[in-house]
Amino acid sequence: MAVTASRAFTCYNHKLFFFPNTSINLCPTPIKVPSLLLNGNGNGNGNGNSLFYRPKNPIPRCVHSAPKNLETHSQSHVPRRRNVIEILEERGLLESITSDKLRSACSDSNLKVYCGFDPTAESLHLGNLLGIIVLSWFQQCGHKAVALIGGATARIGDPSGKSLERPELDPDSLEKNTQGITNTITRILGRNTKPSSDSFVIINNYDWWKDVTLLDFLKRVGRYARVGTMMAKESVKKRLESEQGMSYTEFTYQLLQGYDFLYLFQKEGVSVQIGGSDQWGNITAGTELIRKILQAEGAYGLTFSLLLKSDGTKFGKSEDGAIWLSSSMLSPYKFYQYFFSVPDVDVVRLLKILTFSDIEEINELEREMKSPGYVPNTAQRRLAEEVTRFVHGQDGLDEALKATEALRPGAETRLDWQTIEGIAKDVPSCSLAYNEVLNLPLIDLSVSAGLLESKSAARRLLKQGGLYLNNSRVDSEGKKIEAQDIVDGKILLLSAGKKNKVGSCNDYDCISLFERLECGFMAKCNILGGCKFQPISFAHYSLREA
Ligand SMILES: Nc1ncnc2c1ncn2[C@@H]1O[C@H](COP(=O)(O)OP(=O)(O)OP(=O)(O)O)[C@@H](O)[C@H]1O
Ligand SMILES: N[C@@H](Cc1ccc(O)cc1)C(=O)O
Repeated sequence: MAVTASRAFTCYNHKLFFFPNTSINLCPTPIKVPSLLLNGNGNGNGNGNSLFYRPKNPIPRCVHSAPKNLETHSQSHVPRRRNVIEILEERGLLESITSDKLRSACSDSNLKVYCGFDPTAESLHLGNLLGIIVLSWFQQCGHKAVALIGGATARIGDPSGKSLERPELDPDSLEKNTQGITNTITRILGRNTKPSSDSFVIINNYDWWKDVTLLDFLKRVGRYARVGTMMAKESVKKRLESEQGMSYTEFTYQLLQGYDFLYLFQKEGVSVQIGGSDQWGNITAGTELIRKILQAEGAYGLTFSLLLKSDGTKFGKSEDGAIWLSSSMLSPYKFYQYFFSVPDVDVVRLLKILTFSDIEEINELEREMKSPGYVPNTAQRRLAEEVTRFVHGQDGLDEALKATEALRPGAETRLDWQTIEGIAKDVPSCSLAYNEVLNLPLIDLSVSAGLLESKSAARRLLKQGGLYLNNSRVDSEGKKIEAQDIVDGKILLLSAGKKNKVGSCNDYDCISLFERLECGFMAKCNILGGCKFQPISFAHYSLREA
């Protein structure tokens, strides 16, 4: 058979891509892509052997409002599903696609789309949330979402965007991380999916890699991979320029991810892979292998821009102060506070990227922000509520709102032990012997607990009306701690608020909690600093022994 291998070029978002000319049929008989069967019994292929599973107890759908912009109405008033690519573009969630044909593929059929996450930490983080959100948009437009846990690839370590080789992970950590990430994805995507629906699955690439031998790999994959093409990938070029260079193991990473795509395309009918822009090289490694090995068309890649911090570095897990999605690593309260504190210049962009709110509503909010009657932080509140609800559910949002109110200097809410206990790990807290606290002048306590640097600073703040005990402003310099100040006989809350600056980061910057401990030893104190999209940093210091 004669094959003409001419190529067409297309330019998208300032990137030049190639894709094979559609008129060329490289394959004598069209490759039939088997469909991903997800039937009622939860077995992907009906014989109980599928790689795919559905959570046994799907999490109930949350009250998160259904996006209004999913359906458009034609003149005959028959609702038409919106193309997911248009939605992603409109919201700033699309950086590149491998071919423009993905647009028509998305409107013509129900696709299966996957995003991979290497289990290199116990929890996913804010950067990873973008992949979940894009998967979710695909789901909402009628496609199927596949979340891949890189149980095999995490053993190798993706060099993309990394200046150093990642440390090797031991099997126990991998197992723990896989469990943590699976729980988070199940929780978030499950909540967003109808209980009866099978529109998302979670798989682990270790399931197919564990049995592949080196000889198999070299024969089945290596033979088709051109070293020149591999070397030209950004992730490789950068590392080769670095002092440390790159190991052969890391160099093969792109082929592992490439083969994953081929495997899923061939065995499960997954035709789209999505990822952050750092994944472009790995994703195209997959589309290239599919074209070469299977001689098939119809596999697409899509990337979105990386979410960056104000210092230009990406939100990631390796960097300090990650915004974790797991509530055991970052409480819903702190998660909420983070979004509540984003600056005005970022809030609209983040509403578009991180929420499913109607785009018109967001544009309206943007207009309101510029008008005189705008109540400061309305947009931030909306952002914080929507993202917290998406990630932690309505319960998590309620917990965050309760804690926010309880910790607001000047708040009228009566403090109770349970609420404070719920947030104790989120604000600087320490334990002191009951007798040490009772009758101690408030000024002295503010210093010995590390709330303020010196007694004079404490006096100054008090005079300015910024020193609070259990959310009530203290005016008297001679104030001593009395028994009734210790809430439920267990705890008290000290805050250095800046003149009731409601909702500012200072609300949680300077709060100390004191817990009575019979033995009277001092615990560690965490001071939370940083906001406004700066990395959150934790300064630890120990208090003296009682
Ligand atoms: N800041 C970010 N913005 C957008 N997407 C991101 C961001 N960080 C990671 N991702 C995406 O999340 C997916 C999984 O990334 P993965 O967890 O393996 O690496 P990582 O979090 O970048 O790790 P590390 O922080 O160790 O570099 C990829 O598609 C990646 O592009
Ligand atoms: N390489 C991706 C994770 C991944 C792993 C395997 C895949 O098939 C896809 C994606 C990352 O580090 O972010």
